[in-house]
Amino acid sequence: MGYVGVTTGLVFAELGWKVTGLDTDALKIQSLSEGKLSFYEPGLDILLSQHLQSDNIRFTSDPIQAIREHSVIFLCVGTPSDINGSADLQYVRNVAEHIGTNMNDYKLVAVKSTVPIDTNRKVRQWIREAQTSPHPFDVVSNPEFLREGSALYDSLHPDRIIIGSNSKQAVDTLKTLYRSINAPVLVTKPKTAEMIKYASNAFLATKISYVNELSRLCDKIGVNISDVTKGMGMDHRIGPHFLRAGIGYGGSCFPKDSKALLYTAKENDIQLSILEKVTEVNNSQASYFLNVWEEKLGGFDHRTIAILGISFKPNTDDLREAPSLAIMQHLLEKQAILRVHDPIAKLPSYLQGEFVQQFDSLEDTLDGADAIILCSEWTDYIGANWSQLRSVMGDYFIFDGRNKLDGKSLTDLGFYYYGIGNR
Ligand SMILES: NC(=O)C1=CN([C@@H]2O[C@H](COP(=O)(O)OP(=O)(O)OC[C@H]3O[C@@H](n4cnc5c(N)ncnc54)[C@H](O)[C@@H]3O)[C@@H](O)[C@H]2O)C=CC1
Ligand SMILES: O=C(O)[C@H]1O[C@H](OP(=O)(O)OP(=O)(O)OC[C@H]2O[C@@H](n3ccc(=O)[nH]c3=O)[C@H](O)[C@@H]2O)[C@H](O)[C@@H](O)[C@@H]1O
Repeated sequence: MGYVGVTTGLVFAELGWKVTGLDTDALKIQSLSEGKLSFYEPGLDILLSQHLQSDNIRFTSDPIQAIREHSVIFLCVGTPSDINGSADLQYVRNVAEHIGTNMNDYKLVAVKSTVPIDTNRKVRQWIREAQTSPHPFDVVSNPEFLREGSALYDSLHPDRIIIGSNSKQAVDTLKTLYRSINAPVLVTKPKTAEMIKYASNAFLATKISYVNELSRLCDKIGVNISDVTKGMGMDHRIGPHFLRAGIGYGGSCFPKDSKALLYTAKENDIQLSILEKVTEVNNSQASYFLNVWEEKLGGFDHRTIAILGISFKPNTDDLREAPSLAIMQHLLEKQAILRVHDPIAKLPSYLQGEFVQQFDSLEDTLDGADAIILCSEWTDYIGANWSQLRSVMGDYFIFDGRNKLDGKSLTDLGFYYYGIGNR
């Protein structure tokens, strides 16, 4: 019952199926049963309350009940990075073993978690080894492509549904479950489906790092990267999406999945040199522009910096691998004083202290600030009354890490505006 599990459960409830949400975290289960989400995701709270009422969804921390009562099981547990970069499969294995132990009839196990190539076979093996009696089952790879912040929309309107399976019965069952969703279904071998997921995330990360690296050149030569990507994106072979330069991609997936794919490549003695560079560019993008901005400001030392938007992207409270975290750490090392704002996300406790404070209102955050660094482009910032906000600031620098504010209007208001690759 994380981001993927809750969204998947509620979407199937919305499509009319009877769903049980299972999680080992009893507090999460209690809160979901009371209609409260344990994370912020637009639209899910409404569906949760609707389907608790319609009785299409309920929640439990009892794997025996959940597994026995259902013939189809979606596996949505986390696959975080292990210390060596590989995907840690301990949660996947744990659920597989629970399924094996508690199986009472035929089960279709659909793996939605992002898992390394050939995990499907391992899940089958883990279930088989845990079985106490020989019930038949299928394991299917059914990777998830939703984005946080638009999880519900993405799940109801996916570009494609990938089903990796060698079993016609299993494929037909999944097609039936998804029948009300208008999207092409691509049936592949399990390993191919697993690879499609990694290859897709890695490709999106590649697009971002490509423009981010170009943005450094644009910054030097006085060309606006946003104008460049606009022109590039008009070519339908390139497309306009995922070409927005910024302080780098964050989140629970691009960094983790790139590492996992690089690990798989290494295990197979193949070098994915492009993906290595994608990661490298991403890891240095924020610090590259922090250096540029530091020069413009004349140093961060003892300056008051307002950090706007700490989540890894707007419309989520997820801080996993958020670029803002490394930026705040860097600024603190430079002896800056930080005033932080986010509409939803809360500053992690390890960053709280004498020189960092989070405020509820934008006005309080900007009170006395010398500069603003925009890390995540919440609409609250784009639509803010900047003329009024300017009056509470000490100095007037805006460093737009997402190229989303209107630089021209801000300059007209008397701000010194700098974006990414956009002087
Ligand atoms: N977050 C996202 O936007 C997307 C994530 N994915 C993939 O989906 C998977 C899940 O990601 P998130 O939802 O973000 O993870 P998450 O960390 O939010 O949730 C994972 C949940 O699994 C629960 N769990 C752990 N062991 C369990 C067990 N034995 N039985 C039942 N529940 C157990 C945890 O308590 C937690 O609530 C990952 O592999 C991720 O790469 C794929 C597409 C989008
Ligand atoms: O596997 C996953 O977990 C998911 O990872 C991403 O989704 P998500 O990480 O939720 O969010 P994105 O919208 O992809 O943004 C990721 C990061 O890239 C950044 N980004 C995105 C687009 C862009 O043009 N430029 C850019 O810097 C965002 O600010 C954010 O930090 C993918 O978009 C989903 O398809 C996938 O299912």
